[in-house]
Amino acid sequence: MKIFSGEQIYEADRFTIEKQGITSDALMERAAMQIFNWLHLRMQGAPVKIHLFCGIGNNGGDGIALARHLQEHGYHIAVYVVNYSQARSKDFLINLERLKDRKIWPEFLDSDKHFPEIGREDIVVDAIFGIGLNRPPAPWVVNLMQHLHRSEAFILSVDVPSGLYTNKGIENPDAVVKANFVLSFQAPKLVFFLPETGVYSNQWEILDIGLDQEYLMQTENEYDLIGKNEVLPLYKPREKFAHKGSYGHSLIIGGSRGKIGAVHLAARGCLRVGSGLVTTYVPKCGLTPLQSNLPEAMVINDSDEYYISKIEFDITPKAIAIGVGLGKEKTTIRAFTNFLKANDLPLVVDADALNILSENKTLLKLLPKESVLTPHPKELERLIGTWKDDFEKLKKAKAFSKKYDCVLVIKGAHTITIYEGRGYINSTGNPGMATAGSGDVLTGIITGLIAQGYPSLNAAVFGVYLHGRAGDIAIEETGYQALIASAIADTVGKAYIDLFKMPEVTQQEEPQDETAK
Ligand SMILES: NC(=O)C1=CN([C@@H]2O[C@H](COP(=O)(O)OP(=O)(O)OC[C@H]3O[C@@H](n4cnc5c(N)ncnc54)[C@H](O)[C@@H]3O)[C@@H](O)[C@H]2O)[C@@H](O)CC1
Ligand SMILES: Nc1ncnc2c1ncn2[C@@H]1O[C@H](COP(=O)(O)OP(=O)(O)O)[C@@H](O)[C@H]1O
Ligand SMILES: [K+]
Repeated sequence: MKIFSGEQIYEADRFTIEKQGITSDALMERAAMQIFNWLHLRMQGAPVKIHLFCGIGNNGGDGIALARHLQEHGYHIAVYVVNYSQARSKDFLINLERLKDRKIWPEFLDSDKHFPEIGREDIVVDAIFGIGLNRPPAPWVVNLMQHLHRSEAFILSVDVPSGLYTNKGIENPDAVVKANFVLSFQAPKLVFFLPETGVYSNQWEILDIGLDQEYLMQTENEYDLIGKNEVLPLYKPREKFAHKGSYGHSLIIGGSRGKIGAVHLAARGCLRVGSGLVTTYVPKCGLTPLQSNLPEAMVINDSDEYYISKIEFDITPKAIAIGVGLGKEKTTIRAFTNFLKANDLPLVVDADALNILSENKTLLKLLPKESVLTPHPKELERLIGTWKDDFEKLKKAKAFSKKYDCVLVIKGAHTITIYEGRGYINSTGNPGMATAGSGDVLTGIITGLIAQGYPSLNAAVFGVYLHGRAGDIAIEETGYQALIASAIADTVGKAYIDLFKMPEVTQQEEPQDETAK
């Protein structure tokens, strides 16, 4: 699914109005109607008080129009205009008049003197600021936001949580509404997926307000949200007359004393994702545990007992992973450097191999084209330096990926894969995956996909999706806390099967004939 910038949404707005020959307030009416339908379906006329806090722009206009529909359907509402500016939008004013025509008089708030009382069981509609926020809200508006939070009422934000910018980070964490739910128009917003801003949109849903499809399809976007529909076209089916040689040989180089498990987990993910053959390259101490616990994987031993000291092998793998459990012994750094100088096979670089690269940046130039790097946030910081907010992080990550022609997989709750100036935001995964070794499994999965012939960008995007989906399916049995990395690897099969499952059709309940009893 495409993610658009704020400017692109405004442009889509203009384009739609012109092409469909409608007025801008008709578009606002659609938006308000969609929110109303969403709420009405869930509330079914429940006698819960709904407080609507409306700004003076179009986001506020949506709120004011929603208030009218709620009132028409008998809901118990209170409407407030958060009067932070005299520059009111045209459609806000149109809807304010429509409200007054129905004898609804909003309360105008312009300082922190008379904030209304809000009960815990009430609902708050936050239509204060939308995507038009362009400067910090006034202090009394920040106080109002805090007042909303203190009420502990359920907060439903219209389009975006008020106080979030669409193109930069947060200046004051108190100046953003923490929404329980966000109903966003037409397309998800980038801020929902970034760690600093995503926490303000606990859950979200997209409402289709009928913006012009031609515009949406033709407009080049920088970020995509990756779900099942996006990965299905990447999937390569298994051929009937294939043999294990058809699906590639993966080599996983890593491990050190006490960290052989990382190699095991990567190899396990690699096998489960379908790599025809998997060989591990580990120090001598890794031989017995690997051969006993993962008989499907082969082992090549380094000459050193505890650390990788020389990387030499006489196989020709299709893809190589390096770094899991590797450590940073001097001898290992030397071996890694020499390996990079000699190697031109596709690479997936993780963990300590990334740290060695960060400490010896000249080595980055030795990476083969389209290598996949899979840093978690700390490893990323060591690679690209610090950032002032997530937007700057993405900018720096794109520049880095361009400079070294590498696919950068920024791991997190919503892992973002960066390549050629574009970002692919993953939609699967859960907090249970914040567990030791789950990144090692991902490294193995991506490597196994490259070995099977997936181009490295596709392997990264698809691998991240499958890894997260495996985690989502696995927690159905383990719950968040008990999920361990090997279970993620072992559930990759179910994640594949799930790709081809149709969405369940919800059954309509048969109307009961009360007289038949
Ligand atoms: N295509 C769409 O997505 C549609 C968008 N609509 C709504 O329109 C919203 C955008 O509306 P607007 O562009 O009017 O902007 P907002 O309603 O987000 O903001 C109101 C205005 O206040 C001013 N402002 C910004 N920051 C301020 C601050 N800190 N203090 C005081 N004033 C400030 C700006 O001039 C801004 O235009 C969307 O978020 C959405 O809710 C809908 O009405 C219909 C269609
Ligand atoms: N809250 C979360 N939601 C979804 N996925 C998560 C979450 N936390 C971590 N993950 C995923 O788990 C993996 C953790 O990787 P990493 O930090 O390298 O762990 P390790 O080094 O223990 O293997 C990443 O793929 C990341 O995206
Ligand atoms: K809002």
